[in-house]
Amino acid sequence: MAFEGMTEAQAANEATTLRAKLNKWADEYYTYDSPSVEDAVYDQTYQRLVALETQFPQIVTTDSPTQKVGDHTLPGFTKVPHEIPMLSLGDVFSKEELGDFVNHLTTSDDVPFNYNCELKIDGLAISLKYENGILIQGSTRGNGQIGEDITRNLKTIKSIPRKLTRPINIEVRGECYMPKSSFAALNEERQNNGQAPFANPRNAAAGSLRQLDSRVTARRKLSTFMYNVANYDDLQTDTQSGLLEELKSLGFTINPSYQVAHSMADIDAYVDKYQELRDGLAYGIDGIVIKVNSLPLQRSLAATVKVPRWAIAFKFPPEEVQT
Ligand SMILES: NC(=O)c1cc2c(N)ncc(C(N)=O)c2s1
Repeated sequence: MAFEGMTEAQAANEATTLRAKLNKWADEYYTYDSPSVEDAVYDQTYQRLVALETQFPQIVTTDSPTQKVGDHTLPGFTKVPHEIPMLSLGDVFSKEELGDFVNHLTTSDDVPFNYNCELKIDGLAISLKYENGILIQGSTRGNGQIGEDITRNLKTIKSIPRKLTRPINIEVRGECYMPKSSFAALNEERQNNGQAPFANPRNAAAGSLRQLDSRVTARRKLSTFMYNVANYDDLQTDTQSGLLEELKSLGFTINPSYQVAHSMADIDAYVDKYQELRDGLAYGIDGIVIKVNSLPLQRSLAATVKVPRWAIAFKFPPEEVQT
């Protein structure tokens, strides 16, 4: 980016503004783990300052973020491409819409009425890659195609096995969340330290996972429920419900509240049950996920560009905030 016609004074002026922004954002990121801007904004601003200082070397100051060679790392993590995209889910907000989705699928695609109902955990989607049963990489969903490598941080979470009970190659997807009790304790500690509290457990989990210092992550008492696999090759089961049991036998933590449904009445009863039990759960949920139970059928139904055809999320209204 050339700075045609810009005087040195103007360059120095803009550089001062950019430095102040970068220092503030880095402080938010490293000290309060609650950055107010996306990494991309930080990166672009940083690159503009580098370009300004390159074109006007005389405006460089010793305290400029560009001069912190070595201990200066841009906030951000190595990018990880998801060979199999981490899709989001289609949402419905009423039992009528839910019935339409399920009945349309069952009639038009000749899908037997056999669905697995699972709780929709209010956390951060993660992907875990294992080779010969050893955890080699953990990443965030990112934009679904490209995530961030947070392996170091995920290794501090007790519910994530470092080594599986079978030496298989597998990539597993699930949710990392902060239990409600850990969230309350963390916010109390932050308020005692004069730090801004996290708005909700989901933000707290995200902020804790995106720490460059894994020791901070380790203190945050995060947990996980795993629920999908990105490759089916090594599995001994051909149903979603069987998959959850298989993941459990491999050493993963799964959410035990899943239930196979053989009718709309079963699905509606499950939705009602967990709408009732929601406030009393130890973790946040924001709905229910209803999936075709047959894995081969899931594969043949596959996905549209953004969401799977074989699953839907029934969303609950936002939980009342306990003040
Ligand atoms: N975006 C997605 O595909 C999903 C998101 C979630 C979530 N937040 N919690 C549970 C499940 C599940 N049990 O499948 C899924 S699936």
